[in-house]
Amino acid sequence: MSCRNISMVCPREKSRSPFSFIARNRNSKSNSRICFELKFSSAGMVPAAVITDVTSPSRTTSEEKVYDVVLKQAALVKQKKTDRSIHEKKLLEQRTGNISWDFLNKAYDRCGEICAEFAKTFYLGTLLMTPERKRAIWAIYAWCRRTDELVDGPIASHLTPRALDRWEERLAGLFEGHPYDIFDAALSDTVSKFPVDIQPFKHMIQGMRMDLKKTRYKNFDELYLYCYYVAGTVGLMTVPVMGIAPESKSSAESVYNAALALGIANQLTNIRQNSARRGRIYLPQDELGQAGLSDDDIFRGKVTEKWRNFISGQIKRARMLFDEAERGIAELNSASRWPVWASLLIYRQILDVIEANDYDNFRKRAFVGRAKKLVFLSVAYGKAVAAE
Ligand SMILES: CC(C)=CCC/C(C)=C/CC/C(C)=C/CC/C(C)=C/[C@@H]1[C@@H](COP(=O)(O)OP(=O)(O)O)[C@]1(C)CC/C=C(\C)CC/C=C(\C)CCC=C(C)C
Ligand SMILES: [Mn+2]
Repeated sequence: MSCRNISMVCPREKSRSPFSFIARNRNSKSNSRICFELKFSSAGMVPAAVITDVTSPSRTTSEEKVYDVVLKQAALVKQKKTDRSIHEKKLLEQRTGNISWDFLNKAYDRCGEICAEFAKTFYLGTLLMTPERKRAIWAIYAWCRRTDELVDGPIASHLTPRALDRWEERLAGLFEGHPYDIFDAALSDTVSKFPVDIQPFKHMIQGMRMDLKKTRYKNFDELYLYCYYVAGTVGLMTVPVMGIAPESKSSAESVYNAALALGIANQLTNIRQNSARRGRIYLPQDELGQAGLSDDDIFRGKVTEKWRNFISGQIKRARMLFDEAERGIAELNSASRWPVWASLLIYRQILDVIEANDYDNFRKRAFVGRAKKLVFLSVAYGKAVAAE
C-alpha cells in the first residue's frame, strides 16, 4: 500500500479527538483498513505510536460505522435528493398533495404544541426560522419525542420489541406518503419537501431497541453508538431542513459531523446529569473500573474523589464534542443558526452546573434556570448574526 493511497479518514476533522484516526487505503474496500491509534493528551493529538494494526475485517469501531452513515447522508443532501427515484417522489407528492392545507396546518400546529410544551427554548429558537423550516423542525421534534416516550413514557413498562417494529412500519409508511395519524401527516409532508432520509429515523428506533435490552456499556465505543442512535441522529435529521449556507466553503461531511457531534455531546450531557436510570448505567464500564469505581458506587451515589476525577474526565470529552459542533454552526443557513447556538450554549452550561455542584449529579439536578436561558438566547442571537 503506497502512501499516496492512504487518506486520513478523520470523523473529527482538525479536532483534538479522544478517539482514533483511521487511515484508509483508498483503493481497498472498507473492510481492509489499518487503524493507527493516536494517543490523546491534554496537549493535543500526539501520534505517539502505531498501537494497533487492525486489519481484521471484524474490527469496525462505532465511530467508523457512524462515519459511513454521515458520508451517505452528506452525499444525499449534496445531490439535493433522497434515495427515492423521481417516480417515487412524484407518487409521494400526489399522495401528500391529497391532504388538505387546513389539515396540514393543524398537523404542524399540533407538532409545534408538543415542541413548545417539552422544549420551550428550542421552540423559541425555531421562531426565527422560515415558516417551512420551523414547521418541519416541529414535525421532526414531535416524532423524536414520541419515539422517546415509547421507552421512557407511561407505557414504557409494557413496551415490547414488536411495538417498536410496528413503530418502524409506521415510519416507513409515512415516508411513502401513508401517514397513520395527524403527527405522522406533518412529518410525511416534511419528508416530501426536504431531502430528509429515513436512515437516521430508523437508527433512532434502533437506539430505543438497544435501550430496552442493554443495561451496561463495556466501553466508550459502545456508549458512542448508543448516543449516536438516540441523539446524533437528530443532527442528521435536521441539517437537511436547516440547510447549509449557500456561501459555505465547508464540505457537507464536515457540517454533518458537527451536527452529529452536537447530538452526541447533548446526550453525553444528559447522561452526566443522570448516569444511572432504571437499573441501567450509561457510563463506560472499562473507564469506571480504571477509576476504581464499581456499579455499586454508582447506585449508592456517593460523591468521592474517585467519582469527581472520573466525571470530570467525562465532562472534558463532552466539551470537546461541543467545541467541534461550534465549528459547524456558521456553515448553516443564517436563519437556522440561532436555535442551534441556543441549544449548544444551554446544554453545555449544564456541564458547568455539574462542576459547580461539586460533581454531585446523584442528588443535585443540574439545570439551567429561566433567567440564564434568556441570557443564552440573547448571546446565541449575537453569535448567530455575528457570523452573517
Ligand atoms: C452544524 C450543526 C452543529 C448543526 C446542528 C444540528 C442539530 C440541530 C443537532 C441537534 C442535536 C440535538 C438537539 C439532539 C437532541 C439530543 C437529545 C437530548 C436526545 C434525547 C434522547 C434520549 O434521551 P434520554 O431518554 O436519556 O433523556 P430524556 O430524559 O428523555 O431527555 C432524546 C430524548 C431523543 C429524542 C430527541 C428529542 C426529543 C429532541 C429532538 C430535537 C429536535 C428535532 C430539534 C433540534 C433542532 C434544533 C433547531 C436545535
Ligand atoms: Mn427519554
